[in-house]
Amino acid sequence: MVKTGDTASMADVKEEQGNMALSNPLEERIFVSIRVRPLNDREKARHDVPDWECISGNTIRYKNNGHAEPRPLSMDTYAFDRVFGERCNTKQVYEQGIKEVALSVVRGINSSIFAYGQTSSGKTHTMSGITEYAVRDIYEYIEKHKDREFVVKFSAMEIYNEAVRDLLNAGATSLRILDDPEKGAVVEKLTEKTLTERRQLQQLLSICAAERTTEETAMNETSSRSHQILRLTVESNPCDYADTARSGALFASVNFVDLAGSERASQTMSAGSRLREGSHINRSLLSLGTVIRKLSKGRNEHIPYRDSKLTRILQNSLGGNARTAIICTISPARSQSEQSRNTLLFAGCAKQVTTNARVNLVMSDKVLVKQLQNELARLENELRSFTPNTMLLKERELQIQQMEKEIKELTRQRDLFQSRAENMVQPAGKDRLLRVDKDSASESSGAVAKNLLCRTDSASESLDRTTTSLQHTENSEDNFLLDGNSPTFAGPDPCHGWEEMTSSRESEENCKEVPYFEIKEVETEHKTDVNNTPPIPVFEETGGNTPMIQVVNVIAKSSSRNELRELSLVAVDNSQNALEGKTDESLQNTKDLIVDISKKSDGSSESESHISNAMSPPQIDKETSILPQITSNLEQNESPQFNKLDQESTSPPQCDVQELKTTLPPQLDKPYSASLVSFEDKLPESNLQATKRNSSRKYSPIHYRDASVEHKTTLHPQLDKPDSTSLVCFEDKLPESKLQAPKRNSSKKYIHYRDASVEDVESLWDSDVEDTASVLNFVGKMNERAKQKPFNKDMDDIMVRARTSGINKRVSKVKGVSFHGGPRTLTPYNFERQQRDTIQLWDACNIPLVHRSYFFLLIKGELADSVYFDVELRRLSFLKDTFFSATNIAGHGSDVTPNSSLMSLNRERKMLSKQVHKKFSMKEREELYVKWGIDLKSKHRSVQLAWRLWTNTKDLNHVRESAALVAKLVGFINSGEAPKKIFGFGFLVRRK
Ligand SMILES: Nc1ncnc2c1ncn2[C@@H]1O[C@H](COP(=O)(O)OP(=O)(O)OP(=O)(O)O)[C@@H](O)[C@H]1O
Repeated sequence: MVKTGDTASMADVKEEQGNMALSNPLEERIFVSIRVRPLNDREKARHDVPDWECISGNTIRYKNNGHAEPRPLSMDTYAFDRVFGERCNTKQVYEQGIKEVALSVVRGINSSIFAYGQTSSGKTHTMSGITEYAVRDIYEYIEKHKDREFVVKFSAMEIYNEAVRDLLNAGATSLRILDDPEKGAVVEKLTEKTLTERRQLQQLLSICAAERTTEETAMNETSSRSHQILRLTVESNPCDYADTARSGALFASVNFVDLAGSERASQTMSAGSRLREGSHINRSLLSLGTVIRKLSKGRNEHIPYRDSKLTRILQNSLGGNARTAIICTISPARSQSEQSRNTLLFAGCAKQVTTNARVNLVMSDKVLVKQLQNELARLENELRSFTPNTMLLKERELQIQQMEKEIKELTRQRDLFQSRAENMVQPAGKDRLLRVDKDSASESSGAVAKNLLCRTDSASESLDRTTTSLQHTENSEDNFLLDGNSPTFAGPDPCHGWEEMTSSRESEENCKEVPYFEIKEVETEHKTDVNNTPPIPVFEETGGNTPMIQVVNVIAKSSSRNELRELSLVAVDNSQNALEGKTDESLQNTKDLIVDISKKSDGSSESESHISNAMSPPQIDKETSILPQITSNLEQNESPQFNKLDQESTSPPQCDVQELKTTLPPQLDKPYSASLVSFEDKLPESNLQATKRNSSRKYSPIHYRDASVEHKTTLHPQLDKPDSTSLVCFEDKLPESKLQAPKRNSSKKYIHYRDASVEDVESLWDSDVEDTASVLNFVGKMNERAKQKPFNKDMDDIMVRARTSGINKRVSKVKGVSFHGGPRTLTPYNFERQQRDTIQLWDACNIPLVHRSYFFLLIKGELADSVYFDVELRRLSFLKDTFFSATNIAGHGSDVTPNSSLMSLNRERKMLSKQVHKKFSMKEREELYVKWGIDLKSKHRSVQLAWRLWTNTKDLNHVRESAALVAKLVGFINSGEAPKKIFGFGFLVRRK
């Protein structure tokens, strides 16, 4: 048998039906009770008197009758767990303390009930009853717990003269005691009777009583000469265990020990001279006393269990794994007082002994087999019940397979539809560039700008580098785009063509991209058109005969308020055919404007009514248009004359309106080609330097230097020359009402051209938005002619302020972009706001991050850099208005839509995320992730990083950091060099 020692708490043991916890050992002291028998007949015959009285349920006192000297009370009073007087019967003794200890056996806890006392004190009398009651209760317990299986076995032995006898086998010789590691001392070959019913036990008890070694006393009484141990072993299955895995057999024994008369031990203990004899007579009693005495002291000294058979066999019951109760029986007779006192002393020592009872869970072979059988049955049941689950699993697998097929089919259909949709959007045979063909442009003059897409070589080169660096093997984060955490796009990869385009010169050519125009500073000697068509600014086409877009800057200056203002407009140009329908109207408006202006130049003596007339410009007589004449005159009027007149600027001459009218050439009714005018009056030197510092820059504003409108009067003598560059003369006095100049003196009838404030020109601009470009073209030409004039440094600053404020307001008005009102001067605040506006538009138009970063890094943060943002703002406003307005989203014939540009943008982010792995080491990446607030545990760290770039477009610091990081990722900057080129439109154009 395999025995495992488990522990039990006191509460669990005391619980009648409760589970048997297996936690802590039950540490308790031996239960000691005193039973005083009545005087027997012999004592009565001797007229013995009782000297002991029970003064309470647990206190006994020696009455001291007959003693000459009173003894101290402490010597005569003894307290125990229970004290039973003469009138108490055995049942009471059993019920009050002994029963609980005895019944522990049914819960798997060993127990022992001792009877200790002198001869004839009532040990056998008491133990017989105790055993009977205990057996009765044990069987009653078994009867009550029919759900459990109990096996009760009985064995009996006696120790007489240190020999162990089997009381159930009278013929057996002395039994040996063996040491078992689990059970302790085991009596070898001890007869063990299995009891099937209580009645059997009665018979066995009778046999034991008969077999026990006794002697007849003088009173013809039987005196026990041996120590009798009756052992009842109870084995049960703990079905009430919560933990069935630990189920086994509870195995415990209860010993009913009826000791021999203690007077023999007492004699040996009390009388040294008789020690040797006493020990010879009863060694076990002496050892028992010694063990109890030593145990009562609680010292960790050696306990001589092996000194006697009794202590060896009952080792567990004496301070070990058992609950123990001792009933000390005494005779009240005065003649026995000394023996009784010794008994009480022994009881007092026993009361100090502590035992540690545990629940004994034993896994017998039978129980083990039974348990294995139960486990096997359980597994078989599970196996049987698993069959339907397997079927269900197969069903699920089939469902999953079917769903996967459906997903594949749906994905294929989706891709197919996506492809078809793209084909529908992008007409077959056409290139995939963002452009509108000429026919469509001619149909809608307002959409002329749509035909244009500028792409610079610098952009191409940069994209080449970008694409090359971005084309890496797929990493583990590629699937991020499909995991729902980021924008996803179905269908063909919208950037596929882009990748090809940017990585291949050949494909670049096939793209037929919209060329850009390199705008050189206007040189008048190039402007004469053979067909007398109004000249256009000199454009250097780099991509063929394709549309272009440019910016018109108009600057008005109010000399009186020392204020300059520039207005700007994105103007477009295409082939002459494309603009035919539009140009007529534009030109007409241009003529009207010019005439209107010319009329206002009729001297400051004009009356208020004259102003009213100016509000309704007369119809232009093409035949008498003065514009070509003006420009023609200007063509021949070189800068020396400007310089000359500049010295006379204190008294500006008046413009001869009539002369202008009569010299208006008829060629103005011809298709007007270019609408691009860049009007810059006295750009600051720093600004010009900023513009020129990148010699490779393809796109630059047209500069005119020193073109001052105050010199216009000097042009008059030359206005009669034909075929000159178109020139608009701002007359000396613009009408007050027309210009709607705020806060102006209402008494002033006319506004000298030098007094034209920003608001003035803006108002004028508002009246003819589109066609004013034509007018401004002339103005630009005029100023180009005068650009040789040296700058006045003070005027530079004025111009910068004027340009910036004017641009913002103009863009806001024309393109619907919200720009906050503010100071009209270019301040760091305004410049920052200008940057933010640009960034905001970049975001709104899904401009590629590469472009933004390149552009932003180009800027050094100087106020003079404002010019770049001027251009970019106009361009972005145009883009936003053209491609991102509600009316255009539905489709305008171009394959560049908000959605497609967003796809390109996200594709670019994906590429950037790949670059993170290439450009940075693991340590650098981790530092980068921490800096950008990305969880290092995230699976898609680099993708998240790429998606955070340029997200907070309102925070310039974030933008700068984003730009710097993008630059590193795509290799903008080598060895810390700043980018030297700037992009074009910033659209990634895809070709299929
Ligand atoms: N509490 C009691 N009430 C009545 N009679 C008792 C009581 N205790 C003992 N007797 C009687 O006293 C006598 C002696 O008792 P018992 O044999 O039990 O003593 P003992 O301690 O076992 O002696 P020994 O050690 O010699 O066997 C018996 O006849 C018994 O009936």
